Amino acid sequence: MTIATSYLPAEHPPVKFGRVGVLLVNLGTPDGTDYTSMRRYLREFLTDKRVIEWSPWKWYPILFGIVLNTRPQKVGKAYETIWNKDNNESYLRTYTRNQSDLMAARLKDLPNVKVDWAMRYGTPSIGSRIDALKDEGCDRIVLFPLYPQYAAATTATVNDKAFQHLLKMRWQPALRTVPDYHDDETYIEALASSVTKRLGTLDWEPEMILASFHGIPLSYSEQGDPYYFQCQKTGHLLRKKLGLSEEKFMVTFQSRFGPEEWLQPYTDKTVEKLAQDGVKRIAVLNPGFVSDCLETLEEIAEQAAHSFHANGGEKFAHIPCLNDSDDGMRVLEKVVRRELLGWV
Ligand SMILES: C=CC1=C(C)c2cc3[nH]c(cc4nc(cc5[nH]c(cc1n2)c(C)c5CCC(=O)O)C(CCC(=O)O)=C4C)c(C)c3C=C
Ligand SMILES: [Fe+2]
Ligand SMILES: [Fe+2]
Repeated sequence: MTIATSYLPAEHPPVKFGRVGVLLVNLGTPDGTDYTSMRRYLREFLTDKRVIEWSPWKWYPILFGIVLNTRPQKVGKAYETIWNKDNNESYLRTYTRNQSDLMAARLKDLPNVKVDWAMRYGTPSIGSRIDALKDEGCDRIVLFPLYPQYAAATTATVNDKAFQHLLKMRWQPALRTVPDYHDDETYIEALASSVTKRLGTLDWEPEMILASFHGIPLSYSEQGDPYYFQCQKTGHLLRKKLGLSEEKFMVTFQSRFGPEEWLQPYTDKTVEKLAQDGVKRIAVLNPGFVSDCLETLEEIAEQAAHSFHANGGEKFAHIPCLNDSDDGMRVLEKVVRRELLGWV
């Protein structure tokens, strides 16, 4: 909306205002699987103090001396196995862009709302998309970190980054940050239906379903991060919705990084142990991930499946994330419409 108001001098450039932006933000992803792209991405990620809370004096020699010299090759290879070759990008990027397009279509009844997407690490950056929304006349922005459970390492760092950008702006947009939705009924229903749908495609029934969440160091939780309890509550509500007993459903934590103790039980150890204990059929879902990504497609659908089979397990099913499915979009739309209240 471009409005040249009568009280501006005639030579003043037109001022755009009166729109509301919705900015969907996910974690990020490298631009390619090569060493340079991987290193750039990991460097930005692993120098974030919300992610690695160690003092830079202790962490940087390890990061720059060891991690950034070895991990880019190793993780680059893992990304290659799950790269979306059609678009030459990671699936996290494909799904996030699709979610933004589908959200825009779902909000068609609100012509003043503009939907966009960004990544916390890599591109498109949060700052560049806030600027783009502002240029389109959005003087109010709903900032939606795409994490159903709150963690400082994910939600807070998205908010920090957006506010850091606002620090540099003379005419800031109003910013509303979207809270977690770990116990939202539509979210739990969508998860349950994703389980039912996937299991319906199998000719076997799992003896155990694992709800595997990304972990965080135990010390973050002990310092007051609500993440662990929110994951437990999501798991509990999902188990109830599926009508499963405690013997058939577990909450576990994956993607450990570094030497510290992380939230337990660990997904990899649990998968191994279940197989060793004679469990033959399991299914794993990742309720904390809005979109499939390296951590779900490679770490679970490839690595965990391999480890289950190697330890005597017979059937392993990965249940996809909600991604850009109708059920998944219904959840995101519900949250966005709630946060738009009073602004549209
Ligand atoms: C101490 C390190 C890390 C913390 C804490 C952490 C928390 C955390 N991460 C996600 C979601 C994702 N993480 C992803 C990849 C990833 N995570 C870490 C480290 C920590 N994450 C690293 C180093 C990486 C990169 C891959 C690797 O080197 O192993 C991804 C996938 C991105 C993709 O492009 O596919 C997601 C998503 C959550 C939800 C979370 C805390 C709750
Ligand atoms: Fe992570
Ligand atoms: Fe991982």
